[in-house]
Amino acid sequence: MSAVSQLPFPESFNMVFFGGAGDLVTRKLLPAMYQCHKNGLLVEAGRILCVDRQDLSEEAFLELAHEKARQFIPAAEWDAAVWAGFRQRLAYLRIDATQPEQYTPLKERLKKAPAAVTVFYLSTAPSLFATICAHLTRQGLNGPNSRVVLEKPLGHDLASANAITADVDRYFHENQVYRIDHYLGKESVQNLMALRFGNALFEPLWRRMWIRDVQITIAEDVGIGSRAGFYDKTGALRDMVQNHLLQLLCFVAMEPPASLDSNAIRNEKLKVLESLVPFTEEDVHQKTVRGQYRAGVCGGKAVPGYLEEEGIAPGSHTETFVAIKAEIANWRWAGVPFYLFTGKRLPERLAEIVIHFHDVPHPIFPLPKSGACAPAKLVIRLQPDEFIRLYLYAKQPGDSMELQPVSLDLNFAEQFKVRRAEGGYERLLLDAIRGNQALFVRYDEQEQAWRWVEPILNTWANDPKGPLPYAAGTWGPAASRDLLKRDGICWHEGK
Ligand SMILES: NC(=O)C1=CN([C@@H]2O[C@H](COP(=O)(O)OP(=O)(O)OC[C@H]3O[C@@H](n4cnc5c(N)ncnc54)[C@H](OP(=O)(O)O)[C@@H]3O)[C@@H](O)[C@H]2O)C=CC1
Ligand SMILES: O=C1O[C@H](COP(=O)(O)O)[C@@H](O)[C@H](O)[C@H]1O
Repeated sequence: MSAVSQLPFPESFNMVFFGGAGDLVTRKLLPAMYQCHKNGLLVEAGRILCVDRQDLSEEAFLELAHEKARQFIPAAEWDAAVWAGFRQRLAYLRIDATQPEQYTPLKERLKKAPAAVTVFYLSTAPSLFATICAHLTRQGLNGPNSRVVLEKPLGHDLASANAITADVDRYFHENQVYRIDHYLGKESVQNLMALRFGNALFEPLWRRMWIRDVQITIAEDVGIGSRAGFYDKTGALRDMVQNHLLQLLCFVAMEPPASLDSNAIRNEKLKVLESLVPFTEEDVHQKTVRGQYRAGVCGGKAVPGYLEEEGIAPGSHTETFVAIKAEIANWRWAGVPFYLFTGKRLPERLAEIVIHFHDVPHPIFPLPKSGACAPAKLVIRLQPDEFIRLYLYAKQPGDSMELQPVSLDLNFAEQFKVRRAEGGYERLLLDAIRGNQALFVRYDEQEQAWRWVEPILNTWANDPKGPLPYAAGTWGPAASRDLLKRDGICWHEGK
């Protein structure tokens, strides 16, 4: 079952990647388009034009794209003959996006190959969004069959996010604007919708009476890679919480939408964001923990601390780890803590949502000593593997009545023997071409998410103490576990 309605695929499309010779396009987006091509999901009349200011001939660009594709497409998925076919769709155009006259060749190129739909994917710094949209408009390229995809970061705070919205809105209608959050393209996120709204079983349990707490974790073992300049100005709260973690929270907490229509889904997510309890300065001190990694061992390798990474400002207070206790003030969720965790240089790459159910009101069986952690839980694993696992108690075989936790497993790779798209971009690129906005973020969701994180940003900015240190390869500062311990709760798996 698909989580969103399938709109028909247009008979032809042009996908124009601005920043087309950059890291994101060559490492993720072109490989994702290759997978769509390989799996027969693109119409024949579908062209991909990469636009960038880098001085590359078409041949040199195609060589770069090929080299990156070999590097980033898993070997089992690589097929030289398929690439040769895919290559026919690709073209390169050198444009400095700030120069209005340089859009004329773009217009001509698009005129030569008219398509039912043209998607302009802005994989550039957001400071270029308004300029690009303005120049596209001047060339008459913002018509009703054009769409614009905006890459993150969509702002640095509420004011800058609103400024981007207002700028883009001058040239493109909201129904042409696709704000990407690649987590929404991940199969497991859509499966969460299927689980909740395709089965009657969970709905009566999905509320404060039965759910004790929710823990949402996005852990990364990698550091900041080559993105020091970006990351040091951004930090984990802006990079991961304002978007990915809050979006996952919305999918867990939202009310059933009336249909799979884009706005029906986004209306419900917005209500969740609006119901998040705002943080006072005192709350920030009590309910958030920020950390920064120090040198340590990650994946068996000694790695430097954040402050030793190339390009990081001396003494930087940028956080690489965040833990937050959030609460939703509505009838379904009042009093249920939602713990959000994310960090870089943690022991493993892991993204999952864990729903803990309450203990039975009156235990009659001798339970194993599980401390404060109720083992009745539903685990929705997003990556690296994908599954939904329900942990319950069962009687241990033998002549006692001792109970042990057991699990009911839904392993998607085993259940569905078809290829599962990795990463999230494939689905979102196809949806942008189809015109399905359900898995893209609407301006008001984004605004509300910024409104909620802003007091945290401001309080941290004014706090001279800075983030707590944690050794790379560990699960972040111990204080993050104390956030839960105070509520008599353990982090899932006792990490
Ligand atoms: N890389 C990633 O994993 C992710 C990136 N993003 C976001 O996506 C966007 C792109 O990121 P990324 O690909 O890493 O960045 P890159 O710097 O690798 O790519 C951007 C490309 O745009 C080009 N460019 C810059 N200015 C202009 C201009 N005026 N006209 C035409 N081309 C221009 C750059 O050229 P030059 O090199 O000459 O500057 C570069 O080739 C950023 O906003 C980033 O935050 C979001 C999620 C993940
Ligand atoms: O948006 C971002 O996401 C990645 C993590 O994405 P994943 O799909 O690999 O889990 C993160 O590394 C990056 O810092 C952030 O900008």
